[in-house]
Amino acid sequence: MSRIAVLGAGAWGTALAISLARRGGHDLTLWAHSAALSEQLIESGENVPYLPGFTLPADIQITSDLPAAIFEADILLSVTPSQHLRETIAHIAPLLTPNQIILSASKGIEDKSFLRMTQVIASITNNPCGVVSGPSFAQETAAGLPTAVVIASSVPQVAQTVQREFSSPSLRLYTNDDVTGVELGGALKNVIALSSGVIHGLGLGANTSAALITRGIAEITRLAVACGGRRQTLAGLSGVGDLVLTCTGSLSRNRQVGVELGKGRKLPEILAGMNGKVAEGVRSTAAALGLAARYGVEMPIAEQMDAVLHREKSPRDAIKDLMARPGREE
Ligand SMILES: NC(=O)C1=CN([C@@H]2O[C@H](COP(=O)(O)OP(=O)(O)OC[C@H]3O[C@@H](n4cnc5c(N)ncnc54)[C@H](O)[C@@H]3O)[C@@H](O)[C@H]2O)C=CC1
Ligand SMILES: O=C(CO)COP(=O)(O)O
Repeated sequence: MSRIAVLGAGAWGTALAISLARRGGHDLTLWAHSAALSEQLIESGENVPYLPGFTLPADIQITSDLPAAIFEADILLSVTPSQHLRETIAHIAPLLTPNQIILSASKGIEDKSFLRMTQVIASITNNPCGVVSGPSFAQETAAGLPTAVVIASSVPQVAQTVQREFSSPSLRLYTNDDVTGVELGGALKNVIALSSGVIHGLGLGANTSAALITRGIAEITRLAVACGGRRQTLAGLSGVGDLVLTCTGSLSRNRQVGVELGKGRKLPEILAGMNGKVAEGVRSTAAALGLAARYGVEMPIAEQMDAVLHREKSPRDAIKDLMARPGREE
């Protein structure tokens, strides 16, 4: 039996813990960042603030004690919002033993450094690491609906171990050694999901939506390839797959934020209404543009999205400017 510590009791950490508990065969701990949340989860047997409607299996141990959560764990599955990953890993770094595998299931890019999550982990520890990413709404995974994701690691044994330990009748994992491509696919699709929501909020049509998704995949693939990822990876689950899901699925928080922006609401007001739930694209858009500048990659959709998010550009003007760009070859 392997011991798995899920670090982060938001919607996705909770859904992954439920999925792993349903699979069976593991000793599972779910770490919540605050004692109040941990107590609430234990008392109610449900994650009411972040994943209501799903009973937490009794065999998931819940704690807010981070050192206790990772003690003798074979796999640490980090699912914190991206901007909190560094502090979480730094906290446990002195306690890690060399063979403990650290996985990231977060989808974001660190502010300022523009590092991917596995790069943040590698800047703190030498432990083997990997990334889990792909089209996976927490609610659907928690409900046991068939879901397929990618486990990418530069260490083949890590990817194979995770594939074996996480796979179940409702969760299928594909291995990949393109960590950069998989990780950027997951982080960058959020920028396009925001834009897709804007289009919906503006009441534009299916033509616009299809154009946005297609040009979106072109744009995020350009950046991922410039950063060292493989084009083929972006055509997979953590690219086209996640883009299709979050650009069209109403469960996407990033898309929901975009819809509200498209309707004319202001970002601070929208974020205030999310009660601590994260829409990673709001911060990753600037980081994506930072990376794009570093590698000399053009990202017109991300640029317009950034202007709408942070410079009060009207969504209608953003669309107008995208349509008025000089003609290009596809
Ligand atoms: N919700 C989903 O369907 C999916 C989410 N993800 C990714 O998983 C990551 C986490 O997202 P969700 O689970 O949806 O979060 P969420 O939006 O449901 O909840 C936010 C979480 O952040 C925690 N938090 C707040 N401050 C913190 C701190 N200082 N340190 C650690 N944790 C803190 C809160 O306790 C809460 O658990 C994100 O990167 C997201 O992109 C990936 C796939 C699916
Ligand atoms: O990444 C996700 C599904 O794969 C969840 O998307 P949101 O963070 O936009 O809800």
